[in-house]
Amino acid sequence: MAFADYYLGFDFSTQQLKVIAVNEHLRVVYEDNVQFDKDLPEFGTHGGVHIHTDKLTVTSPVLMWVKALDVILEKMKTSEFDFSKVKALSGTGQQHGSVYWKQGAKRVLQTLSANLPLHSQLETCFSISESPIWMDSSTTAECRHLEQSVGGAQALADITGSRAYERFTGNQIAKIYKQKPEEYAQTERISLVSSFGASLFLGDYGPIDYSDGSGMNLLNFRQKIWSEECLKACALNLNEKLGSPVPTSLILGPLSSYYVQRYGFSDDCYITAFTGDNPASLAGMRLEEGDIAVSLGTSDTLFLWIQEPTPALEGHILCNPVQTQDYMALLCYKNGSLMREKIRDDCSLGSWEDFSKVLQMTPPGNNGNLGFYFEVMEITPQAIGVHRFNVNNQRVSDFPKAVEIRAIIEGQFMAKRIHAKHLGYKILPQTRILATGGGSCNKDILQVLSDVFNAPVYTIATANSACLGSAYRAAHALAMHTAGTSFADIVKLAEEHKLLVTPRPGSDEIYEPLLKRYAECEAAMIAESIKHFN
Ligand SMILES: Nc1ncnc2c1ncn2[C@@H]1O[C@H](COP(=O)(O)OP(=O)(O)O)[C@@H](O)[C@H]1O
Ligand SMILES: O=C(CO)[C@@H](O)[C@H](O)COP(=O)(O)O
Repeated sequence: MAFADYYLGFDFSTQQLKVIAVNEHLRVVYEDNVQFDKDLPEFGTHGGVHIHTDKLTVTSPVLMWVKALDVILEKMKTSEFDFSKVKALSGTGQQHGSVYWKQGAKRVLQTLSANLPLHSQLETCFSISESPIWMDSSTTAECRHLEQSVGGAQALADITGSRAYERFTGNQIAKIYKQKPEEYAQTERISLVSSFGASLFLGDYGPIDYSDGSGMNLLNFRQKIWSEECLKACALNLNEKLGSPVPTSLILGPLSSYYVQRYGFSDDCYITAFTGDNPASLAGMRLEEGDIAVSLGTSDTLFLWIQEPTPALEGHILCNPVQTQDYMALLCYKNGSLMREKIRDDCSLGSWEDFSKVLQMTPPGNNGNLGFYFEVMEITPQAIGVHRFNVNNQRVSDFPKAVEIRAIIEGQFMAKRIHAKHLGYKILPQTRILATGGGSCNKDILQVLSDVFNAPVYTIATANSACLGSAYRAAHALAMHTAGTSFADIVKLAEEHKLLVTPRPGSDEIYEPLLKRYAECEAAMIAESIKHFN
């Protein structure tokens, strides 16, 4: 059967650019990706990023993202994807990263020649060629300055939904303003990775949406306008360089004629505002209040749909991407998939299958052994290094390999459960955990997640929920615009969530006391880290 309409979602994530197309029944009809390290080796990235010699500064080449779009569209063309059926598209990007468009770039975007790839035309359009990204932790001084300027960390959280975080865009811009004043002066527009993606498709500057905008330490998250005092504390003339933020479900306009002429898109294809990958995942997983989403991507994140925001010194409040008056609470862990990969490789396990076998063979609770694994400075808690504790809470320098594998997975999930509780989240009998991201393909990892939370784990049709959510959001914006249809109504068409694992009997008895011990060891470890750094 031939389908009439397609909706596209793109995801400019940390390690790759992904695309998903759904038909009018919201079934996935096309899925592909371009891996930055493997497919674009000329940019010399590892895991899609450049870690600088200070080990704190982390950037990605902006032109790599542009070239990845050229490559993925060419791949779709080669697979005879029918671009003419696409009614609307949207997209998403890793959160917090920033792109600096040079004076004159808008004109180039507006006059793209369909005979040439994007990257050759946009080569000279960026005043900063290496975009700071979410893994960066080099802006501690800027964070303290911003908090002091508005009356402290909690005051900043009350305005923007988060205390100052190194990766948040306002602090990154402040660093560039201080350290690269000429480049800052030459910048006519600053985009997030998400609104940069929208700009490429629009052939003009795409606005920042409320949801991703609330990950900048700059947006008044309740009023949904830039906070004048935050802008002023970060850089001069920031208001005009950012443009006005817009609702996440806004239709920005038709697709640039570049794509119509070069790829055969219809000139009636519309673009919905792009947003951050975690908000887009919330849409893709069709999260409902009471659910808890756990994303196991490059970063690990945990997020909830909330109505009553209580900004605190731990975690973030973001504007909800599908319901403008609601919010989402988010926790982010830097030591996610790459840390698991490192332990897998350090334990000489060649594959995820071997890693899984170890999880299957080792007992839940790991005989009381606990571990904290932070290759890079963690966000929650702010700590670094590997810290192992035996059953008597004594520090040990190493674990046997099998114990190590279970310790990292149990530790990562115990941390999430403890921190979710700090956010006010309670596990109820009806709690569903919705898992996504690359690591959610691994059922044995999800079994540990289910056991630690004592709740069932569900997944959706693809691990690329941010991409899928973008395709849904594109379909929704069009339906809302023409018929006032709600997002909940649109996604009724989507496939049911799939129950993947349930907690093993007795999990609660094992993990209740262990969670208490984990929290105590975490507190001890933080106290030691503070002593060490002072
Ligand atoms: N079977 C698996 N078990 C555990 N982790 C996996 C598995 N397959 C992929 N991954 C992890 O998924 C990560 C990529 O996740 P993904 O969500 O695609 O990342 P991002 O969107 O941040 O680019 C990889 O770094 C890899 O470690
Ligand atoms: O910093 C955060 C959220 O605050 C990260 O979650 C980024 O949004 C990166 O996402 P992935 O590429 O890991 O999905």
